[in-house]
Amino acid sequence: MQRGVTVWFTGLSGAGKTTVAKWVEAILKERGALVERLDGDVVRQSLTRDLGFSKEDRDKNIEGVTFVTKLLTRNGVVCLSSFISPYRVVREASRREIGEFLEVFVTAPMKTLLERDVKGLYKKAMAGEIQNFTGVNDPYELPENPDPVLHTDRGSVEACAGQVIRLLERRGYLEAAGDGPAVEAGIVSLLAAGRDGVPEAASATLATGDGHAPGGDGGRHPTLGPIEPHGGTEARERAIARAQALVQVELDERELADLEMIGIGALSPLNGSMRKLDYELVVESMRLADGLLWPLPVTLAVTQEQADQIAEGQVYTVPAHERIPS
Ligand SMILES: Nc1ncnc2c1ncn2[C@@H]1O[C@H](COP(=O)(O)OS(=O)(=O)O)[C@@H](OP(=O)(O)O)[C@H]1O
Ligand SMILES: Nc1ncnc2c1ncn2[C@@H]1O[C@H](COP(=O)(O)OP(=O)(O)O)[C@@H](O)[C@H]1O
Repeated sequence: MQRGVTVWFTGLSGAGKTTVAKWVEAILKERGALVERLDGDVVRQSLTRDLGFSKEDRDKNIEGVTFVTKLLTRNGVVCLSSFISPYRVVREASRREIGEFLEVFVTAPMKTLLERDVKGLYKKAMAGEIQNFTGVNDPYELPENPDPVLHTDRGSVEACAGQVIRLLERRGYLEAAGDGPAVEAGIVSLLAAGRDGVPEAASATLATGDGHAPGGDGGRHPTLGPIEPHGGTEARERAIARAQALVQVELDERELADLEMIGIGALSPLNGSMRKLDYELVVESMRLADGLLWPLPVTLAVTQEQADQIAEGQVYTVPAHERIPS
């Protein structure tokens, strides 16, 4: 069964909670995940229709929603909940109650919100026609450690939704699309290298790198021979056959080393070279899109001609003559 989780979108009215959640919902459905979306506007017309916007009523609203999302979450649903939920302590209580919980802070500057004013509520609140309007005459307490922050004035809806999808993948709630291209490429290239004559010692080192091989020389002795490949011989044959149909990309020494590191998990949670969003965030703020501290970009530099042949996320292989450094 799929692991359930609540993705809690919090932020001011018009920040983009509903818009991003809808995109995430569409992507998740396309990937076959069980998903449910709950939205303040909708829930307030049914489950909590008797509630207003005093602190007490908002707290009751979130309490009711938490009860429902907890049930969905524990039954394997990815629950996308979009509520202003302005009080930190109440959001923390929801996190504790639900357990599998990601807090996504959706934000844009007040200037942008006033320009958007999707429902005309800011205009009314500024004119004093609505009382207790969050961000104008009612408080919003900023999240202290949100999982990601979505700046909807800077990134497109697609990019913001992408940040959430990547987070779900990294936290293990969603299988990565395309089976993790570079990991596969890494395995394929290791296999290709082994088959086409990497010196035996190097080959044995790679093959015994899981620590299973005995011996006072740390399992490096060439006469031990390689162990069964991970996944069995058939998987190896299938991978080799598949590699023949893939686009080949010539890597330099540095990139080949990166590939090996990705393949063995040393650069986890990266499962491929960085995509544009992660690259830009690392250069700008030394963080991946999900907020993880990450000092250096890991990229695959290709010529324009090669780039034209490869789509983002596509699996590639390296030519058989490229060697894994021993
Ligand atoms: N006074 C006041 N303050 C804030 N919001 C107001 C208010 N009055 C009506 N609305 C509309 O109600 C939507 C927010 O409902 P929520 O259930 O998300 O609010 S809360 O979490 O209980 O604070 C919110 O929807 P979104 O714009 O989607 O956030 C508003 O459209
Ligand atoms: N990157 C973005 N992400 C989300 N919404 C955006 C973005 N850029 C512009 N918008 C616009 O901002 C508005 C957000 O409204 P909505 O999703 O209803 O906000 P909320 O649910 O937080 O009240 C929409 O009109 C949407 O088209």
